[in-house]
Amino acid sequence: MSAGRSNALRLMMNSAPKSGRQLIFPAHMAEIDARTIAGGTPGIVLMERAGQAVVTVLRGIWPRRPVLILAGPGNNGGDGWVIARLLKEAGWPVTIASDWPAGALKGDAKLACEASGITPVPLEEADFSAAPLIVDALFGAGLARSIEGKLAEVLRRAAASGGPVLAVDLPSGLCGTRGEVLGDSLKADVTVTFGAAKPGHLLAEGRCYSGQLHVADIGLDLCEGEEDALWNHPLLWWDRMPLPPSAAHKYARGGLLVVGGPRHQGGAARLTAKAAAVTGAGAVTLAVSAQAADIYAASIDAIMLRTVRDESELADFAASDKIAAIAIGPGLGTDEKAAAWLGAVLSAGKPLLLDADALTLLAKRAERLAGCPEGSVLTPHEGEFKRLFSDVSGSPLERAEEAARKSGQTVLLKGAATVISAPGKTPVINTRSSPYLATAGSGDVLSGIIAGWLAQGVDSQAAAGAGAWMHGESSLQYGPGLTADTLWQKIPNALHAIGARTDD
Ligand SMILES: NC(=O)C1=CN([C@@H]2O[C@H](COP(=O)(O)OP(=O)(O)OC[C@H]3O[C@@H](n4cnc5c(N)ncnc54)[C@H](OP(=O)(O)O)[C@@H]3O)[C@@H](O)[C@H]2O)[C@H](O)CC1
Ligand SMILES: [K+]
Repeated sequence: MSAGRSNALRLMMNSAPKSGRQLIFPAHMAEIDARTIAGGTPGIVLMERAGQAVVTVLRGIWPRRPVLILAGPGNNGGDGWVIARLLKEAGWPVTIASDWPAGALKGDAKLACEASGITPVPLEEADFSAAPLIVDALFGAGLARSIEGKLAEVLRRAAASGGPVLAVDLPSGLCGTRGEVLGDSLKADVTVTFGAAKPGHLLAEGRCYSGQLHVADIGLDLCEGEEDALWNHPLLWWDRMPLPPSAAHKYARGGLLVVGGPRHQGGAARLTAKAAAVTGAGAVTLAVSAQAADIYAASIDAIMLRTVRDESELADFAASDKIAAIAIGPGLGTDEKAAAWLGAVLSAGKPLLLDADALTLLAKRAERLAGCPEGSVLTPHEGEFKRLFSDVSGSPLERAEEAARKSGQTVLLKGAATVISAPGKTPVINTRSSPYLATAGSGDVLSGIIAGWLAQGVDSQAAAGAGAWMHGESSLQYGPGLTADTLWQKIPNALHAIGARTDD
């Protein structure tokens, strides 16, 4: 690709709005809703647009069939009444089950209910026997407590019916802030939400309960930059990735030092080194002790090997001009020698990728965390996180933010949804991944991708965001049969997928 074309592609991607990746907490969305209404758009107009958006998605997926709408006492129920009216007008067979008829409703929901001309059946009498298409409009952003008793029972009957489920805004019972199920919920095949997705759609059980997520634009007054979190995508960091200049020598493309460990753990650091090289770090060197060198040398191909006698030799090499960033942790070990080697690279002042055993060692000596060079990335899984930040609690989003604040570094908390938080920056949630990534060594590859970007001078937040996305994209491209040994082979596909190409 020519420089001109790649720059044009880059400009095009940069100018694309990041707003599609905004994540807004439900309570914040209620403020945006109120602001939009105060700005001159009546609430009933928003509700009408919300109902219309759901019907458009619904009719795009399912042909005409019996629909059973479960409608709640608030505006989520109001959306349900609009949907019922629109489907009825289109000639669909619609039943609405609700314990809140017009007399029990207020405001826009009452107007929507009255306009439908439909009389509801009580929830207890909802007939699921024909496995109708279920529209879940019981509770959305206003969920205030656990779903219990009769309400939980109706959700259980709905789930048992086998009918497909479309959730309006959020599956009822799913917390839009934290993604946890409060009491009970109903797994949706499709969720249509309004204005922006909510963190709860992605976190914890949210991804599984929300199914295929559609974000409908209903004209809410949502500003760029007011998001509570961002949904990971190349649009968030693509403009911070370097394109290699045509005449660059290998060290100009990023010298990375990967620190190895004992003989029996050699695979992990090799996977990290290989993934970093494929990601584009021009010169990747594995530093190991003489006792382990033959094991590492056996299969590192394009990776350079350097034997170091002790921590002081390692510190000298780490501080040399050839090294732009350092990855340490995979296969490092947790003994005294590993601790000394960690100390040596901490003193080099280069951005660090800290994973696995390095995190375990840091947890034992918390004061060392404060000594991490600025621009480093920590990639704990839940267990490592608990050891390292034992006093930090809350949702994954809250915990990653607090850990980033305490450590002053970018923290990537691995989980069902991975959260990336950099101090003072909006946190990013990554859901690009495949279940096949749950395999030994997969985290070492992630470390390599992130370290590969750090070595190329990419800032820690972008490196972590790109790492999580590319790791997931590689796994999706790989599909079944994935092993960490060969996952690196799909990293070029992930690079192509984000549009990163050379100038040539
Ligand atoms: N800006 C937008 O995104 C728009 C959203 N719309 C829709 O409106 C809902 C939010 O509506 P809201 O009325 O604020 O809240 P809900 O309808 O979700 O629920 C509130 C009522 O539910 C009761 N509640 C809450 N939790 C429970 C529970 N566990 N068990 C029983 N009852 C519960 C609550 O009762 P309280 O006693 O707590 O007051 C309320 O009665 C949003 O999700 C969208 O679907 C607009 O239509 C368009 C703009
Ligand atoms: K709902």
